[in-house]
This record gives sequence, structure tokens and C-alpha cells, in this order.
Amino acid sequence: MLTVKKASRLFKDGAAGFKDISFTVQKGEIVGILGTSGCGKSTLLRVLSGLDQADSGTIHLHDGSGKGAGVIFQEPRLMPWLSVEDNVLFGFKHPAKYREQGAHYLSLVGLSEFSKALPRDLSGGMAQRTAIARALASKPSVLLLDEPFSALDAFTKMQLQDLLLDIWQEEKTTMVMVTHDIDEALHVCDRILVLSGQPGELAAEIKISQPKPRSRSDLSLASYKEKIFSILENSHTGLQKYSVQ
Ligand SMILES: Nc1ncnc2c1ncn2[C@@H]1O[C@H](COP(=O)(O)OP(=O)(O)OP(=O)(O)O)[C@@H](O)[C@H]1O
Repeated sequence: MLTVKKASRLFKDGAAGFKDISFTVQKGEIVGILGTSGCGKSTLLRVLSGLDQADSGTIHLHDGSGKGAGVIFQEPRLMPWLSVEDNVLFGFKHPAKYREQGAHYLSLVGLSEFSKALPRDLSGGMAQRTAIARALASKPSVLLLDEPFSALDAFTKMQLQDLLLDIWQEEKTTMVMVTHDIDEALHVCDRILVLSGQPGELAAEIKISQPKPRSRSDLSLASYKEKIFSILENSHTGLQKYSVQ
């Protein structure tokens, strides 16, 4: 439902950004994008969201709904003067019509009791939950997440990773998540795309066969981790596909 074909977005005379990237994301799939710093992960996500445009190649979002992408950034980007519920409906032309929809997503992220609170009264984790509800409220075709939990403490981060999986269980939301946290990608994603180089190219595509939700202490995930480390450490040429059993 999301098809990316030979897409490139280059900066600095071709020495930065990403190059010739092709992949597809199926409806209901959670795909992770991992890579070393500066390999173009955030640029790729911006291009997927429509906030930036590819120099060449195509990006096609097609699930029949006509809806676009919802985006979640590292920081929640809430409007400080609006309540939690009004933040969730921020961007709707006629928010009053969507109160129920907003309330549904606030309940999904566990914040129903805080609907009238202001952002200054929220913890970092609660603020990011609000951002998740806001991104989901418009029922996007795909949810794009750019290192959504990297500013949070370790415990809150794990809670929000599990929240994302609960949302997926309930709504089968299609997601693409940029992260530099291998454990996070292994816990949440069905498939991981590894970018390497500058500009970043697709170095590997790794399918995680273990069903979700997974246990964080699942030892079978270690072999994936080892493989990802070795891809990130060594520079490989050409796309490699793995399905570690
Ligand atoms: N608008 C721009 N103009 C010029 N260079 C840019 C622009 N946007 C990004 N870059 C450069 O492209 C490269 C990739 O940046 P990007 O933020 O996409 O990497 P990243 O993989 O997300 O890095 P990190 O993991 O550190 O967040 C960087 O060298 C950055 O300086």
C-alpha cells in the first residue's frame, strides 16, 4: 500500500540524503528504518510524509481511503494553550464534529482522564501519547514515526512501545518507524530496513518472523541483533535480504 521506487533526495552535491531506495509496506505492517547517524532516515520519512519531495523516483500511497500520512516526531509539538482534547483535534476544520473520534483515540492512548489538561501539566510520556492520539485522529493510511521515543526515559519508552503494539492490535495501523534503537525495532517491527552510507542506501531488509507481541527477553531475537550490528559496522554493497530463524 506504500510503494517507494528508486527514490532519492540528495543534499551537499550528492554527499548526503538518501539514494535509490525502493521498498513496499503492506497494509497493517510495521516497518522499521534503522541506520547510522546521518544516513538520511529522517529525510526519507519527511519525503514519505510529503513534508519534502524526492528529487527522483516515486512514492505512492494507495490504500483506497484517500487519506494521507500521520506523523509523529521525537518531540510532541503540542500547542501549549490548547487542552489535550483540543490538541488531538488540532488541524480539523470542524473539530466539534470529531469530538467522539478524538475521545476514542484519547482513550486508546490511556488519557481520557486528562482530556481537559494543558500540555504543561503532562509528563513527557503523556505528551507523546497525546501526539500519538492526534496523529491517529485523522485515521491516516500510514503512521510515520521519527524516533518517537528517543527523548523519553527507558521505562516510559518501553511503555510507549507496548502502547504502539496495543494500538496495532486494535486498529492494525500501518506504520513506518525511524529509530536508532535496535531493541525497539526488534520489539515492534515486522520488517526492518537497514540504511547505510552517505547518502544512505538500502543495505538490508530483515523480516522478523516471531509473532507480535514479543517478549523483550526472547533469546531468538539476539541473532537478528547480531546480524544488524554486523551490517551497520561493515559497509556492504547491494541489498541483502535476511530472514533469521
Ligand atoms: N534541508 C537540508 N539541506 C542540506 N542538508 C540536509 C538537509 N536535510 C538533511 N540534510 C543532511 O542530510 C544528511 C542526512 O540527514 P538526516 O537527518 O536525514 O539523517 P538521519 O539518518 O535521520 O540522522 P540522525 O540519526 O542523526 O537523526 C545529514 O548530513 C544532513 O545534514
